[in-house]
Amino acid sequence: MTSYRNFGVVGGGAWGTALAQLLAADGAPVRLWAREEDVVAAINREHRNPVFLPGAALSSSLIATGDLADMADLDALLIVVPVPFLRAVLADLPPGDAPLIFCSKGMEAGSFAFPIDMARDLAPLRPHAVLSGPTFAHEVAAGLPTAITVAADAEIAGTLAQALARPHFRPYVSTDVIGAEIGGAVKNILAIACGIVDGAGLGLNARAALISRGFAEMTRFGLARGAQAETLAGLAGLGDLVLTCTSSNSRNFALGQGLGRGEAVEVLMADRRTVAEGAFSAPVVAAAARADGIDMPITETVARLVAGEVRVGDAIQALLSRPLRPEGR
Ligand SMILES: NC(=O)C1=CN([C@@H]2O[C@H](COP(=O)(O)OP(=O)(O)OC[C@H]3O[C@@H](n4cnc5c(N)ncnc54)[C@H](O)[C@@H]3O)[C@@H](O)[C@H]2O)C=CC1
Ligand SMILES: O=C(CO)COP(=O)(O)O
Repeated sequence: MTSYRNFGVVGGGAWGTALAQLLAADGAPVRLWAREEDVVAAINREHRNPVFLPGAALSSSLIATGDLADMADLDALLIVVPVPFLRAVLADLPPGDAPLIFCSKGMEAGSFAFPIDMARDLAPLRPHAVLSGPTFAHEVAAGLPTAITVAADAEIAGTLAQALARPHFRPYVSTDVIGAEIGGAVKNILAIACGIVDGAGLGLNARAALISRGFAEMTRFGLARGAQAETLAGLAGLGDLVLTCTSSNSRNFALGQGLGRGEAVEVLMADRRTVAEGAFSAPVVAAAARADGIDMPITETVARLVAGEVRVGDAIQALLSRPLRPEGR
């Protein structure tokens, strides 16, 4: 059985930096590719990432590079690039047979591809895995207790879980790759919806209703695409849904809060260096669900709100006036 010792991390945003720090905290060498020169320089000179993860002190064994060629000859690569930019970065990865572990949460516009689908196209000979769960980057970087799902073929998932586990970081193994991907992508959209409810002052009953009915949407979509119910009810689905629907530390929830307060979507999305993946994924998942004949009214509403097609008050009214129905549908 292979063991993974030398990790590379592709993507120097908050989550890539936190994962790299998790693996480098004990002095193990970790290589991190970041797109921004200022991020590479700050990590190597000051052992900080002031752009995407301010406040976290990074290990000196974490070395940043701006050259993807430096990601060759490592045992495993964590891929932490937002989904809209992922295909282009994957296409530029140096060849190799190290496993790719996908940590991004979203679905690609046009192709309806999840990260693992892109990898099957662009890196078919490498093993693939998904790492997903309720994991705010700043908490992982600070060494706070965290549990996560690692999904892949059983042997790879088990070996990766051993290699990634730390006293405060506990991976749970699954073979349900599609379930882990769907949980992460859909929860981002629902976090925007919950932020809207919070920003509009609609109360905690409404938020709990959205979490439950949103989870019903995630489950319908997931089961239709072959996900397992227990994955969706686990860390990568319900766990992450609860985390990001209840905290303004979530960029998706915070975006929703702005919308709920009546701020214009163009203003909220302008000049961002950080991502709210749900804003990209909402129209994609809504279109995929429509194509599959699956009812996802909350996702559909978020898609229309981020497109600026409907006002918050009208959207909420439309959701509340839908015909009454049995809870199981
Ligand atoms: N921040 C968090 O706590 C967590 C984030 N995630 C997921 O990880 C993924 C990455 O998110 P973060 O690290 O938080 O990002 P971030 O919001 O901190 O930073 C933005 C990232 O996007 C990259 N980027 C921007 N334009 C790009 C382009 N044209 N080409 C390639 N890359 C570009 C930046 O280089 C940077 O790495 C997302 O899918 C997110 O949903 C998953 C778990 C936790
Ligand atoms: O996915 C996350 C935590 O699990 C982070 O959520 P946001 O992208 O909404 O900040």
